Amino acid sequence: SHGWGYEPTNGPDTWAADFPLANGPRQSPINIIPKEAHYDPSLKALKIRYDPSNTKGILNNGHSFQVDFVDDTDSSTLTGGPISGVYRLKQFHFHWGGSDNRGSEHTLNGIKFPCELHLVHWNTKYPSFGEAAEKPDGLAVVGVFLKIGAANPRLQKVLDALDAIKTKGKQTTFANFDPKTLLPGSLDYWTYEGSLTTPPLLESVTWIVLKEPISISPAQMAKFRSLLFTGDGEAPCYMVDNYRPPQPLKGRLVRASFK
Ligand SMILES: CN[C@@H]1CN(c2cccc(OC)c2)S(=O)(=O)c2sc(S(N)(=O)=O)cc21
Ligand SMILES: [Zn+2]
Repeated sequence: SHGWGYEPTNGPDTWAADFPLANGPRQSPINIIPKEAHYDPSLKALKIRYDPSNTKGILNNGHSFQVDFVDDTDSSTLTGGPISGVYRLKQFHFHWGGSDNRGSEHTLNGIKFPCELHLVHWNTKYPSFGEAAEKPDGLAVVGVFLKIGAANPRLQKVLDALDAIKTKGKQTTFANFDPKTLLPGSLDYWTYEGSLTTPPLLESVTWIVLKEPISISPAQMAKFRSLLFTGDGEAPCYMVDNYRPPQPLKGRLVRASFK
């Protein structure tokens, strides 16, 4: 089991050995305690503009699955909110549990959701994603909680593509998807300075976690859980519990865009 993952032998508690940032001052995710968040009236509204024609493909990367976007122009961007400048959408992916009582990375008053969506953006003041990922203001990730409820029709196109990317390394064409359809009605958010929640755990992420969850049905959750961490020809291991638990706040402020 070489390489980092989410099993006992290579999971979050082992990452510090190869990625010392794991014990850094601004690690993610965190437990969000709404009563301890500070309402900041100077926070702007999020401005999210995505162009579905930028959708490039869908990939099982062995840790999650991600939908990648063409990011060579400012056609799918995040602006406003706690960030300054223009951040381009690179990809979105999810984290989920082996059962409905766990799976999210951020928690609310210690409560885990069954799933969490991450939309990854990079600051165009830097020449590339890779460069931005190394800078303290390089990335902005919008996090959306998913809670068990009615089937979410907005997820169906993504779910229908999963049969083609069951194993690690598989990718398939995926076009004309508007990730804006995955967002809840309210764009109220909490924000704090954090990191990637996977190795290399770079402390370059402005986190923007939406207050309102979106729904996912048990059958749709089962579809996520049918993916494999493992590649073709390897002993199959279901892709579940691909989440890092909350990390120490270490004095950081969590701000709220709403009262
Ligand atoms: C495997 N890690 C994901 C893929 N990426 C990645 C790949 C290579 C290098 C790299 O950093 C230089 C990042 S990524 O930046 O798109 C992100 S963001 C993110 S999360 N959970 O914090 O939102 C997980 C991943
Ligand atoms: Zn993530």
